[in-house]
Amino acid sequence: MVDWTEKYRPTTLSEVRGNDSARDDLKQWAETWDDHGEAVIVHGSPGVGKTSAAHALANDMGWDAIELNASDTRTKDVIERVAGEAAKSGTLVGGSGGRKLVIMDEADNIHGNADRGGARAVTRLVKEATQPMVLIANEYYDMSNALRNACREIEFRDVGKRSIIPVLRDVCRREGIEYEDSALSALAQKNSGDLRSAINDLQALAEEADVLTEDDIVTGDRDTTEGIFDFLDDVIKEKGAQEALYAAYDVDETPDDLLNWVEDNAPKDYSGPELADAYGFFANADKWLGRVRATQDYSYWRYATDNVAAGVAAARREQKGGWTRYGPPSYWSKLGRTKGTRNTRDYIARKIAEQSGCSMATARREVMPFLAAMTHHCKPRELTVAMATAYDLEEEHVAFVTGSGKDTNKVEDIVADAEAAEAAAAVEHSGGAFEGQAEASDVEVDGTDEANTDAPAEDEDVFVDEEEDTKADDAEDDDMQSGLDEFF
Ligand SMILES: Nc1ncnc2c1ncn2[C@@H]1O[C@H](COP(=O)(O)OP(=O)(O)OP(=O)(O)O)[C@@H](O)[C@H]1O
Repeated sequence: MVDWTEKYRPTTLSEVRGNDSARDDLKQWAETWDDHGEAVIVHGSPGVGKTSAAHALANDMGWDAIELNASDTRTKDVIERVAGEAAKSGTLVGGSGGRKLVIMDEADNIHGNADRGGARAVTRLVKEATQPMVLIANEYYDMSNALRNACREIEFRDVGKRSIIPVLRDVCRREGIEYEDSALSALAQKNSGDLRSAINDLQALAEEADVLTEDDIVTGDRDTTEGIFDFLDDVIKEKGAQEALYAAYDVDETPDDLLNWVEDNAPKDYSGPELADAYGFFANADKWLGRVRATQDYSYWRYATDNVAAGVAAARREQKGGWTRYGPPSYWSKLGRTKGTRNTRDYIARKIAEQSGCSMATARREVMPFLAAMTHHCKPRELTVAMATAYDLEEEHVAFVTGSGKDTNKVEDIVADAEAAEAAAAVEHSGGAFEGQAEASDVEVDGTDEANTDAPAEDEDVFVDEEEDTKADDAEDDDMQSGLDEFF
């Protein structure tokens, strides 16, 4: 399922709605950049089109865009090295040789980091940059005085109901959805100001209803509290996207906990492509939760919930019946509490990162969950052996990923086979003929390849492993996702 907010992200400034004068200011800033050479801070609430406008601007100007995430730049060294290179010489993106628009997301969150030199480094960078820079922020006044003074300022206001409705109408037309005008109006009203959220709601609704009516749009809080197990049934088995989303509002859990619960239990009923889709939504939810942690802006919570509830329900491809033993996310709550567990997790992530050329964060967040799902309880065996071979894993690591007991013969045998396969590969590599080598060495671990290909496109992945590792442990503890519920 494609995320409509991505599918309908404006590609040119004229498609950015509701902030005409801000949009014009931005355009004017870019067109006169050669004369003034100043960076600009674009600020406003979440989901009003700041990031989209920056990318649309680059597109309109024929500039390459380089996106950096300020809250991931933990040290001033990283900011200087990565952003500095990009802004000063544009070496991060090859090719056209034209201007590069450096877009720095979450620029209001720099000084909140452990390394307070970060804000100063950005300020210096902003002053020295020889490429245009857009700094995106929610809270203008959370930014240091020096940084604010060094930049121009453009405010994006909340998108008014009158601007939201035409966007929703346009999406409906392009998706072939019938609607009552009053339904779109209610949807716009309910998501006051936040277009991302309005589009998310529309998508959740459209998953279920053939015709959108005003009655479909529930406004206000309901006072029932739904139990978590009923909620799991709703999301995983029974309800469509919209109802699952509303059910999420009635559960008395934080989005972090909801994610853990659903993520831990979905693999019991989902498999194949639907599980892969569900993991995509978990990864998105995790990204939003990461932003909440980094910025303390809790308005991002709703986007996490959209993914966990509506996304996962929409990922379901076939009817689910019967009763499933859902369990609490014990794995998650315990993971990261002990240093040993964290070390094991990070060891595996490092191996994956080394092999695939992705960052450790990507390995943890995007590759490991796939590996875990694909080798749950060491099945299929060949794939598990192939994984152990590819990443050179020991017993405790295989046990960790597959959710199997460490001491089982199964894991021991798998590692033995992996070692044999490695030895065989070494012999072959050195020119010797080795008959009968383990078949497993031929099996490819697809998830890794995919993550590898995608990795460079991720803004966070611009940064190299060491820096990723310096992130606060607390933030990391929630990072890893998999279905390893029986490890503990
Ligand atoms: N003004 C707008 N015009 C058209 N679409 C918009 C607008 N604002 C938001 N959207 C839709 O919402 C999505 C998210 O917008 P975007 O990421 O630009 O918001 P943002 O203001 O940068 O939010 P955040 O601060 O959370 O990053 C877009 O992909 C687009 O689908």
